[in-house]
Amino acid sequence: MTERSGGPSRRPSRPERQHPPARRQGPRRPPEDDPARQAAWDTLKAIRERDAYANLVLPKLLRDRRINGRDAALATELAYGAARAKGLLDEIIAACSDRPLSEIDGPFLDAMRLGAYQLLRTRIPAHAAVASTVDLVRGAHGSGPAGFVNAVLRRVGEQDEQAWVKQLAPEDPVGYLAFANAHPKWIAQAFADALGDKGDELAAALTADDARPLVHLAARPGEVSNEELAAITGGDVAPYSPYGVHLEPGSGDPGDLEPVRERLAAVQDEGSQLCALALTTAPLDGRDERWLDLCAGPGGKAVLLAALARLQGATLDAVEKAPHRAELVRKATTGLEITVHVADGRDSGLPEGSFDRVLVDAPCTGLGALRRRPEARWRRKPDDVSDLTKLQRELLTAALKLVRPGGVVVYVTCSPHLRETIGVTSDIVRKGLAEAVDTRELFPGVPQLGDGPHVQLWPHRHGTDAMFCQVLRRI
Ligand SMILES: C[S@@+](CC[C@H](N)C(=O)[O-])C[C@H]1O[C@@H](n2cnc3c(N)ncnc32)[C@H](O)[C@@H]1O
Repeated sequence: MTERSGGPSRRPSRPERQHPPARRQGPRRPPEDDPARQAAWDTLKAIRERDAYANLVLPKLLRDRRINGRDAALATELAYGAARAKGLLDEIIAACSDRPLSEIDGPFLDAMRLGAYQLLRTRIPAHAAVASTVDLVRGAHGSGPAGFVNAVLRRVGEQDEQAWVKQLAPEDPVGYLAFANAHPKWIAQAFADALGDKGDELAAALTADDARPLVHLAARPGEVSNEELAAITGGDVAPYSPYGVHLEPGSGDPGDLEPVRERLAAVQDEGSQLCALALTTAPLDGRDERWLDLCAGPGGKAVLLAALARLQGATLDAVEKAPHRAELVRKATTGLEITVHVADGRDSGLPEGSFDRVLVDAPCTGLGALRRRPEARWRRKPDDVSDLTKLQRELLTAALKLVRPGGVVVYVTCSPHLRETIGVTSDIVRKGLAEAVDTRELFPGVPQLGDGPHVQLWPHRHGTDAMFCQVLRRI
């Protein structure tokens, strides 16, 4: 996002240089003055300083400070929105500041992001967006830094987002769409490669990926139907998964919903549900008794699989390398039959050829679930892909040894990056270790699945995360 089609002459004139003082000045205002913005500001700080996850930090902060209702909704909108749009906001702030971003103290930069987000991406009146943000800074750090933040935000507010995009975005199509939809260019390029498009469809994919998603729930099979779950939660029956329910995102934690607390349902993207179901519905000749989830933590798919295994008279084993994540699998599957092994899936010690169905829900970049993790797109780096594809190949190879001849292995990633998806599965097929099954047939009623044999889901086509799924049969 550093490429620009124009030079410094396209920048607006800069605000007066204002030096924040080394020490705090002026009266400190307690956060109760503006609890929503204070919570959003503190969340941005936690993301920047300790690599925190917004969707873990903010709900706790709201709970601890007893922020609810409209304040909680505003805090969520501002914290998640500013985290998601960080790269775009930073480019605009850089164009409005007399100092490089690297020389702006973190808290002031966070405040500018918060203010710029309100100015450019909300209906909050400009004067309120600026004044409320400046007040936060003045309360915590004194009037010098407040003046600096004020000057930059006034400059940001001189034009709307579209005008900034027009002024600052690179001219190449992928770079432009990445900038306009607040994505790093390498991620937009990965989407373009997977879609085979860098025009309207890429624009739709990035726009959908930049929007706040619906909450998806999965009803636990055998316990409650998705119609009943929708009636209890006030949600809608999901279009594709027979266990899915969609809910409007509220300000609260969906983990607090009664059916979730009572383990009748779990929060799970509908695409994830469909991929787990594909493991259970893939056609199989002969024995169908032993199922394995080879990368099981934190247990989302394991819950669905264990509940279906119980209904279909099969057993489920789960392997997870990280002990704390294996513990999460145990907790998530409370009340269901499952054997959890803490082991490396590449060398699990489980008997070769002993399973009939194996799921490899591989560790991946997560580029397909960015809309659910506000800060993730700016944290992931292109170099992550190479390390992960090596591990993905090794796990898939191990899975094909653990499954019996004729048995099925389902390879899943929550990333559409071609190196993590087709790059891994086609290599295995080429080596003659397995044959590809037409996976589209296992996603009944789901439109726009392309030429197969794999399935690639997309937020803009299916309303799901961009999950990849390929069913393989061991030769
Ligand atoms: C994409 S997540 C799986 C999500 C899970 N199936 C669910 O639906 O909740 C991948 C998991 O693989 C685990 N993992 C990473 N390397 C592994 C390995 N070598 N063997 C087994 N598990 C591994 C990670 O700790 C992580 O929990």
